[in-house]
Amino acid sequence: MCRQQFTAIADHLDLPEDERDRLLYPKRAITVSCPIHRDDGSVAVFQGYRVQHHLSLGPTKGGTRFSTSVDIGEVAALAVWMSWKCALAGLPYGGAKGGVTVDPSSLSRRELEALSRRYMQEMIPFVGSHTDVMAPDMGTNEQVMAWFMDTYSMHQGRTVTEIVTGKPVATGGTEGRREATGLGVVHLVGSAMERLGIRAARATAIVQGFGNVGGVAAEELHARGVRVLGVSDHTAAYFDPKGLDVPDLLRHVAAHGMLAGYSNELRIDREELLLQPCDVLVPAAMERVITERNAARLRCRILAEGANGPTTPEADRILAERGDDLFVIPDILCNSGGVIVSYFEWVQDLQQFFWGRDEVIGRLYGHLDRVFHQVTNRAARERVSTRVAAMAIGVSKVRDAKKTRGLFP
Ligand SMILES: NC(=O)C1=CN([C@@H]2O[C@H](COP(=O)(O)OP(=O)(O)OC[C@H]3O[C@@H](n4cnc5c(N)ncnc54)[C@H](OP(=O)(O)O)[C@@H]3O)[C@@H](O)[C@H]2O)C=CC1
Ligand SMILES: O=C(O)CCC(=O)C(=O)O
Repeated sequence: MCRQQFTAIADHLDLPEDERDRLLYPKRAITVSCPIHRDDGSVAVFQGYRVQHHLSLGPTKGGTRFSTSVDIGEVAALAVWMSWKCALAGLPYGGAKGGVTVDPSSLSRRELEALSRRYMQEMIPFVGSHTDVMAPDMGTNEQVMAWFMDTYSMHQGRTVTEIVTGKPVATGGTEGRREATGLGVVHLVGSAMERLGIRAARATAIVQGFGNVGGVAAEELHARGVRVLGVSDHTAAYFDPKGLDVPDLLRHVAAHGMLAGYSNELRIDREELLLQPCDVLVPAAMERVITERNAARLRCRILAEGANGPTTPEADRILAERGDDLFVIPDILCNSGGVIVSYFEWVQDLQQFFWGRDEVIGRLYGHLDRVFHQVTNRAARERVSTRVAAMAIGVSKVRDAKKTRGLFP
């Protein structure tokens, strides 16, 4: 998917063949084995990865995923997407992504801590606050970031808060990072609704994924008066045409760790949920959920891609044919609130000068507004989709940096 998307953008930008490999191939791809003691005394070994896509604009930046789907290919694609995302947002970073092939829910808290620490320990030779800065992604959270930071700091013999972002505020994190991605998604949905003349009080939404991104997005949509008709996680999907009680669902997940068990009456098939009529559909779980099988049948007006890579290139072609009927907020724009506030956290850590929540969120929304206008203006000017416009901006910025810096003869 990542390569296909890149080729399409390279063709659109008319990039010479000899520049394409330099732009696409990752600078570094690291594979590590992470042995830990299980609670029963046995030893288990998990595979960990980190791909640093390019270092032409500054350190690499990107999340760490703990999931059974993680392999070097998934991590590499996510690292490349991080590069276009950071460049589009105008951040001084290249893209990176990492992960461990593990189901984190199968580990006890002690085992999760051991694995998190071991993964960071193995990565110490390859990361640094001006080399590669990690953050949370699927299956990791603020606590995991605190363990990463602590492990790195123990090795340095001093506290190095700026080595990861997405940490708890108590350990040098910033106000607003935990909710930044979801808030950013909903802020951009607001901009798209304004363009389409949709009023929040009359709007409806469906959210796939109820974790950091999806849970916060659903909560914020509800808070802004949008009726959230459907939500899902890995364990269950619920749909109510009258609107779900999002705060109650969040309480249920806080108590039980999953959506399953909330209601038998409201249950719906997870695939069917995506096809229900609504104004805003937010895929906020994983890759490749909008495919050629369901793209033509989506009944939303706005597709807000909270997840990375939720739409396959085949589905993208089908969506593009629908023209003005469907407004797509592409992933590298839609979920960029997370890395933008990570950048704010890194800057605050480097300066040891911390901002209040209003300042963080105000700057985030201002930043997103500027990028949203750049993308929609370019899409209108070049008569291309918002995805092509967003990627063209991101890829061009990386290309310009590489060209200007030159190549050692
Ligand atoms: N966290 C961040 O700041 C950012 C995240 N992203 C992207 O957003 C997406 C979600 O990440 P994040 O919210 O952090 O991850 P979390 O681990 O916090 O949440 C993931 C959610 O997706 C759900 N899910 C998994 N599989 C399915 C499925 N088959 N159907 C429905 N739901 C499913 C999970 O359910 P369950 O808990 O039951 O497994 C969980 O609710 C990823 O693509 C990530 O790369 C992008 C930018 C920043
Ligand atoms: O906050 C960050 O540094 C990166 C978040 C991330 O992994 C993403 O945007 O996909």
